[in-house]
Amino acid sequence: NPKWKRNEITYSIIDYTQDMSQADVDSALEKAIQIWSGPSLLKFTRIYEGEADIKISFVRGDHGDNSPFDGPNGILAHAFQPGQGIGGDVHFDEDETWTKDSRDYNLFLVAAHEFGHSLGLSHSTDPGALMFPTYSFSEPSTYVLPQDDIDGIQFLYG
Ligand SMILES: CC(C)C[C@H](C(=O)NO)C(=O)N[C@@H](CC(N)=O)C(=O)NCc1cccc(N)c1
Ligand SMILES: [Ca+2]
Ligand SMILES: [Zn+2]
Ligand SMILES: [Zn+2]
Repeated sequence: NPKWKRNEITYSIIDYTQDMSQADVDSALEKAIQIWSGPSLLKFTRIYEGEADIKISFVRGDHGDNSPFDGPNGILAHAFQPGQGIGGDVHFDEDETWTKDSRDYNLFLVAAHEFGHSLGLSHSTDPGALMFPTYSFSEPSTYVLPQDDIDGIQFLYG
């Protein structure tokens, strides 16, 4: 799996979903990316100008990267593995309802999963892992990174 060559990684939020307040989107995304810095040497910084490593946007349908979204449900989001340009970027399907609670779909949880891909992780076969292919709700306020994901990120950036 490709990985970032440095431990300081920047991110920027290109646009927002209408489903949540900007403040709630900012905090869900910040919490989701910081969860990966705990067990690794990675340091994440949000930037407001210039070209960030991880560019985050909300888009629907065909949005120009050969991986069109599919309307409500199904594919919720995708992220590109580490690299230049689109590498690391995260796209959320704007046709989903994004929430900060247990209603489908909790932005923090989906973002945490996507950032795993942005850092170079692929899907896990461990049903309890954040990187398991399918979404399941966990209370964000008490969420801790599962061991399988800790092992994965430490293998890449430990
Ligand atoms: C083939 C991929 C483009 C599927 C896509 C995905 O894995 N993105 O990272 C995706 O959105 N998968 C859905 C599958 C589904 N609807 O259950 C998903 O929820 N992935 C995000 C996710 C969020 C939180 C936790 C987990 N385990 C997975
Ligand atoms: Ca969808
Ligand atoms: Zn895309
Ligand atoms: Zn995934």
